[in-house]
Amino acid sequence: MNSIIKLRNVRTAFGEKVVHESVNLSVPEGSIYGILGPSGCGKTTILREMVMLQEFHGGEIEVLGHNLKKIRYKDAMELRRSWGVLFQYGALFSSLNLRDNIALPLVEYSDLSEAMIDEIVSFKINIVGLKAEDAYLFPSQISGGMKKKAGLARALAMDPKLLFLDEPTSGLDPISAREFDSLIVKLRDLLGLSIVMVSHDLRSIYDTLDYVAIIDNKKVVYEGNLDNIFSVKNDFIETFFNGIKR
Ligand SMILES: Nc1ncnc2c1ncn2[C@@H]1O[C@H](COP(=O)(O)OP(=O)(O)OP(=O)(O)O)[C@@H](O)[C@H]1O
Repeated sequence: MNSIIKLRNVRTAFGEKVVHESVNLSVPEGSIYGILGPSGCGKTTILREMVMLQEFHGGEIEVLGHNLKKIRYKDAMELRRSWGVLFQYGALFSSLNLRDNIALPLVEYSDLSEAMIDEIVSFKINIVGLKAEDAYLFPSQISGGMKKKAGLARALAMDPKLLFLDEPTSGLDPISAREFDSLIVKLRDLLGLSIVMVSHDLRSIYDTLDYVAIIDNKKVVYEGNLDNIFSVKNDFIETFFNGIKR
């Protein structure tokens, strides 16, 4: 299986504090891949390292065939456009309506005509399950679930191959959370995406993920599918999954 992301012996430290000693993982193309682990183990940090928002201090990270330590500036700019990101606090701009929020990456990174941008935005609004008329609403006028969908539409604006989601269902009520999970799986199938996701939501983990990496004690203690997680003895796994198999 082709790996779209590979981490080898990644080390991360903030001053004296070592967060990752040696993280190894590899994300198969076309999969929905979860990064799990106790609070503070460095899940968001790993995600930020993958999208070049956070420096790492040892080892190698390869994304879509590019080694992030050696990448040239021009290739890095290009690479940044080939993924979409929906981070936990990646809020929409409150002064822009949904149409303009979703259009933002296209306005910034492409020289497409206004009419073409309108067409792309309408398509993205539609695939995330928002209504055409929602385009003219402002973030303060919509629900949490709609905000997540709009954030997702913006992350998909540039037709990425790869999508990064940090706690996508946090703050959503259970119905909206399950709706968002189905949307993620549907979009992966429809658009052939690879998705890397940090999550604490057990239902979401079971309903969406193909593979997981569990980070604990500064390294990956388990990588594989969810059916075999109890093959390793680990306190986080015992407590978090509460002995319950899928
Ligand atoms: N910029 C930074 N400067 C200093 N320390 C940081 C920085 N970013 C993260 N950390 C520390 O690194 C550790 C890992 O943080 P991170 O947010 O990646 O964890 P997490 O596993 O995503 O946590 P949670 O599940 O609670 O969201 C934490 O102890 C955090 O305080």
